[in-house]
Amino acid sequence: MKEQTIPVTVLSGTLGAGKTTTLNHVLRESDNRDLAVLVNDMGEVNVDADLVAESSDISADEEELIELSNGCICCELRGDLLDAIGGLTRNREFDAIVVESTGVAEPLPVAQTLTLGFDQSDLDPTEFYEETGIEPLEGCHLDTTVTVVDAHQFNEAMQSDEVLDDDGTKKHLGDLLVEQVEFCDILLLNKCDLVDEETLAEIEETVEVLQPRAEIIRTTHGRVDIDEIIDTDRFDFEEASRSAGWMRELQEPHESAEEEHGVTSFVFEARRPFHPERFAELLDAFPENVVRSKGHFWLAGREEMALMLNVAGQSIRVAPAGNWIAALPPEERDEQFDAHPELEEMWDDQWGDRGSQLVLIGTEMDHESIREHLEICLLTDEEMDADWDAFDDRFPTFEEPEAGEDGEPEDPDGQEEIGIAD
Ligand SMILES: Nc1nc2c(ncn2[C@@H]2O[C@H](COP(=O)(O)OP(=O)(O)OP(=O)(O)O)[C@@H](O)[C@H]2O)c(=O)[nH]1
Repeated sequence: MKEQTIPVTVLSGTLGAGKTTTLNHVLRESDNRDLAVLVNDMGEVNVDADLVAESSDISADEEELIELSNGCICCELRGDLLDAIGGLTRNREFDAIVVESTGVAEPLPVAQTLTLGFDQSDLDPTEFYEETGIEPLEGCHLDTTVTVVDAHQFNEAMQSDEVLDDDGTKKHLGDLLVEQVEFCDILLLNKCDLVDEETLAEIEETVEVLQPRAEIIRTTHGRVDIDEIIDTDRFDFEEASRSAGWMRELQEPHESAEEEHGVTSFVFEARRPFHPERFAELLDAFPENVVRSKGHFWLAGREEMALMLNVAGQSIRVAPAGNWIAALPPEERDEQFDAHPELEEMWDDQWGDRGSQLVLIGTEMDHESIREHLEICLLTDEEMDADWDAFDDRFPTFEEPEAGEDGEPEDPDGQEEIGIAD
């Protein structure tokens, strides 16, 4: 039963946020607990594991410290993660296990690996285990996901277009930070010593918009009460997957009125396309109090592919979001209809499923004014009859998926998002 197995805490956070510092603090404070740690490092030499070994009495010789080097546990080392944790728990009982991810790791796939074993493979889990020889995770359970945020770098990182390389996969620092914030049970707002109270309050406001479910704890040098992050029984995969503010809004759409700190949200929907020039202009000067926006949209002239808008703070990015079902060959379209009966209801005789659905979350937002701004970007009746390909379109172009693909490029580089507001 879940309660009787060993609780696993996963620490995520961008490079230098303070994960190792937090881990060392936990080890120092855990005299009465028998902990095992697993440290993942992208490089060949696991610097973080060395730091942990140096500053605590935990050691690899005692099989308490496992190093996973040369890759990332959110992608190519997923199997190794299961294997390593399985190995840890096979021979010894621990009170808890703490996993320190690399700074480029996305917490969602790590959590998936730990909860479902393995699920993003074409193989079903049974086949996967048979073929790889990896044992399903037994004897422990994912208990708490913690994201360590560097308060000093937060605003800069949110706006950053810096591209990080996760073993071939390109990730924008800003996107990664948002993903780490959006998927966690506990958020440690670290390096509070370097930031004034006003800035801290602002960051907290933003973080609460991105992730209303997590508990935010201010820390300096990772000094947190360890009961807050070890054996808390907080993790719930379903809840964590739905906990991002924008996702909650999409699943339970409501025009939220005033909430805490003036945070409100709404969904904008439209069944005619955006004018590429007007919409690009709006994104260039997007209302500052929209803290988060995410969703797909229809751009006039792009009748094959839906685009994805991803706004987080000052960062605005556009990425491909797959083919419109209406653009698929008839047999595939039929398959989609069989799989998604709800399509029938929203299907337009002329345009099929094409349309836009954007979640907007922000502080002190004037919903009516933002709605109007978005509506002005939609094609007018006259423009609906014009030649859409003649419109000035400076949105990035993305390679169209082969017929029969769903638009999710297999090569992650193909998903590289490009800011249009540069
Ligand atoms: N001023 C200040 N410095 C801190 C704090 N927490 C950590 N640091 C310093 O920030 C630097 C990075 O901390 P780490 O704990 O190594 O960060 P990390 O997240 O493990 O970094 P990577 O493993 O490289 O991803 C170190 O020099 C720490 O001493 C803090 O609260 N305040």
